[in-house]
Order: sequence, then C-alpha cells, then structure tokens
Amino acid sequence: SRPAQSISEHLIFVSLNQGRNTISAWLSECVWNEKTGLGCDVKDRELKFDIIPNDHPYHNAKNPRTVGRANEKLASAVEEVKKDGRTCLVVGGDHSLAIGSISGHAKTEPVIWFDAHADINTPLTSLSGNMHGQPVAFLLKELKVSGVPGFEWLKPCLSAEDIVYIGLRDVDDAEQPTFPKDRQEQTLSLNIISPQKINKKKPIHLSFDVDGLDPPLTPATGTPVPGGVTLREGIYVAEQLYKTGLLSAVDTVEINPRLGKTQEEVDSTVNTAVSIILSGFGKAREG
Ligand SMILES: N[C@](CCCC[B-](O)(O)O)(CCN1CCCCC1)C(=O)O
Ligand SMILES: [Mn+2]
Ligand SMILES: [Mn+2]
Ligand SMILES: [Mn+2]
Repeated sequence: SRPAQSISEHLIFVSLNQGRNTISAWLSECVWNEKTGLGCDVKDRELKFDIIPNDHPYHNAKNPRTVGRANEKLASAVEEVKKDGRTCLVVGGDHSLAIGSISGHAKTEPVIWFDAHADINTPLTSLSGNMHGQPVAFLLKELKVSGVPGFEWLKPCLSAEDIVYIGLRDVDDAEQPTFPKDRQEQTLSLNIISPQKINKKKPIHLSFDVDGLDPPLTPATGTPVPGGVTLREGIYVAEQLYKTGLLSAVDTVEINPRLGKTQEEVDSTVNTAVSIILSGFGKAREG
C-alpha cells in the first residue's frame, strides 16, 4: 500500500527564463491537470531575479552577488511553501539554485543529490568558476565557505552524511578529498534510502540534476557525461522516494532548451524530467 502523499503540491518555477514555458507547459499538462495528471492541488509561482551590475568574480565564483541574491529570494519562497504545509517543486535554471532551495527547506535529511557531478567545488577550487558546480560546498557546514559577496545571508545547513549521491561519475580532482572514499561505491547503488534514514521521519529533499541521467535521455543540458542513470532506474528512485511519504521538496535543474540541437532533443529532455517528477509525486507504473 502506498502512504497517502499530501496532494497539495506547490510548484515554484524558478527560472532565468530558461525553459520556463516549455517545462511549465508539460507540467501543467501532467502534474496538476485533473484529467491527465495526478489531481494535485498546485499553487504556481514564478520568481524573477535581477542581474546585479558590476558583479565581479570572487576568486573562482562568477556572478556571486547575482547568484547570492537570487538564492536568498528563493530560500524565503521555499520556506513559505513549507510553512504552507505543501510539497515544493522548484524548476530551474541551473544547480546553483539548490543553495537557496535547500536553505529554505531547513532540517531536511537526507538530501538526494541526483547528478553526474559532486557539485562540491568551492570558489577556491573550481576550475570553471561556474557556481552550478559549487552548491554542495556552500551548503556543507564542514567546508565553511564564507566571505562570498551576495551570500552574507547563508547559514550552511548540511553535513556530509546527510547527502546521498545518485549517478555520480564525474568528480574533479579538487573535489576528491572532500568526498570520502567509502561513499564512492554507495553512489553505484539505487537503494538510496536506508531504513535508518526513513525511521528518522525527516523531510527528504531530492535535488534532481538531469545530467545524472544518461545523455541520450536528456541531451539539452550543459555538462553531459556518458554512462548515466537509465530512465527505468530514475523512475525506480523516484517511486522509492514517493513510497516513503517523506518527499518534501524537489529541485529540477540543468534543463537548458537552448542546448538542444533539435526540438526532439528538447522534448526528450523535458519529457524525461517530467516522467521522473511524476513518479516522485505518485504516478505508478503499475497504474
Ligand atoms: N565540476 C565541474 C562541472 C560542474 C557541473 C555542474 B552541474 O552538476 O550542476 O551540472 C567541472 C567539470 N569538468 C571540468 C574539467 C573539464 C570537463 C568538465 C565544475 O565546473 O565545477
Ligand atoms: Mn549548469
Ligand atoms: Mn549539478
Ligand atoms: Mn551535473
């Protein structure tokens, strides 16, 4: 039997206008449309962010003030949704938005980091300077990332053992030391939620970076890595999370329609993401 999942879902669309329309069109068709969807009661909200002028890099962190302010705004929006007792779905945009989304979804444990990448570079270790490769570092108490302009508001809220990686297969040298060896094999399994974790009855956060999936499934993304999670495995993970009855917030990130070579590539990327989201919200393969 499946635990009753609160059907009052709350979608927050967070976008720098990347794919907002494409994804919301699909989601409106699927998630909250009475006829075809799951009958969820959805409140939809769009967050707009300002580009901060003269936003000079801070070491290897590009646009820190713009990204920091955006995440501050997102954190309070997610906090409001949680106060409203709703499940929160944040649709991005790139993975830096997880800094705000997870900060707003306080006391979450575990955080399922579905991703080809560890995203645990700091402004001092990142090779690219892109903040989508740094959110975990900003959130971890152990790493004490501080002094980044735009992030004065941020209070790191996670410990390394609160994070469960799925699909991990592209970790930078500089990220290795932070990443305990014993966690490497863990990332190969799909049985992600240990009974102990479920017994804690804490709200679970799924941070779903579509590049965790195999690139042919989600080609419209910035940093694809071969050998990813299959659709069947991705759906299985989402179904497991739904069955706990504890899935409390989901980020869907790194879909970038501008990177799809054809409309089919964009459609495949969005459709794949939506089918996994729907499984997390109760759509069952056995009907
Ligand atoms: N680790 C990378 C990729 C981050 C991907 C962010 B995500 O997960 O949100 O999509 C660097 C990756 N790598 C660097 C060397 C050349 C190939 C790419 C980085 O830029 O930090
Ligand atoms: Mn990105
Ligand atoms: Mn990521
Ligand atoms: Mn990634």
